[in-house]
This record gives sequence, C-alpha cells and structure tokens, in this order.
Amino acid sequence: MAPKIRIALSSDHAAIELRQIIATHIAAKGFEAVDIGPTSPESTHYPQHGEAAARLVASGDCTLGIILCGTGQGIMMAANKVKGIRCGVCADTFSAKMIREHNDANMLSIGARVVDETKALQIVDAFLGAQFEGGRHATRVDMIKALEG
Ligand SMILES: O=C(CO)[C@H](O)[C@H](O)COP(=O)(O)O
Repeated sequence: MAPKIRIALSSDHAAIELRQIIATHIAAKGFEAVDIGPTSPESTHYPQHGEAAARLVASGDCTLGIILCGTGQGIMMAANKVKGIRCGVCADTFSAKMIREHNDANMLSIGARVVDETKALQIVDAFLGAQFEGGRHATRVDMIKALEG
C-alpha cells in the first residue's frame, strides 16, 4: 500500500475547531493529518504556528500544509517567509484549485472568521484534488523561486 500523503495543519486560537474538523475530514479521505495544534483556546500568536507548519512542508516531512487563523492572512504571511513555501489564502474553491494548478502552492490558508465549515471543507477538497499543470506555469513559479535568493 502506498504511504499516505502527509498534510501539516496548524492554526492560531481563532481556528482551532475548524482546523480539527479539517484534520478529521482529510484523514477520512485517506491523507495523514499531521496536526501540530495548538489545542488550547488561549490566545496565541499566528506567526509561530504558520512557521511551524511551513517548516514541516519546506523540509519535506509533509507534502502539503493547511493553516488557519481568523482571516487566514496573517498566518499565510508568516508561512510565506519560509523558503520554499508558496501559500495562498482562499475563500472560494476556484482559487483553491488554481493555486495548485497554476502556482504550485504547497500550502493553503483559510480564514475561520471568513468562511463557514461547509465552504472550508469544499476549499480543502478543491486544493487537495488539484495538481500543478507545469508548462508555462512552471516558468512563472521558477521566477517566484528566484525571488527567494
Ligand atoms: O486573523 C488573524 C491574523 O491574520 C488572527 O486570527 C487575528 O488577528 C486574531 O485576533 P484576536 O487576537 O483578536 O483573536
């Protein structure tokens, strides 16, 4: 049997419940959910959680990552500071599909205060179900990589 694709998950306090729902959802779909928390509802700082998930992806420990905060924006900004990470915030399924197909995104960010559970799971499915198309998009992704220095 092929090893399960490992998906890193993290969030801040604004998205704990939704993150856990997503972890259960993707595990039911056959992925390995590597949920690194937090589990406490205490207020915390999204940069550290974004970085932690991003490092799992950048190191190759996990293939993809899904991160959440209130808007999805701050944790996305933090994750994108880690070399090798291409993370987009999505509030719709079209964008979630396109960041994989055109941008070769390896992380998805979702705002738990922006979308409801149903939409969030649709976004996750769109992201995980899409594949990078390569071709002309590879040229552009290489240009993004070149900006990393
Ligand atoms: O969305 C976020 C970052 O982009 C955070 O979840 C949000 O800023 C947290 O706010 P608060 O401390 O008021 O719960």
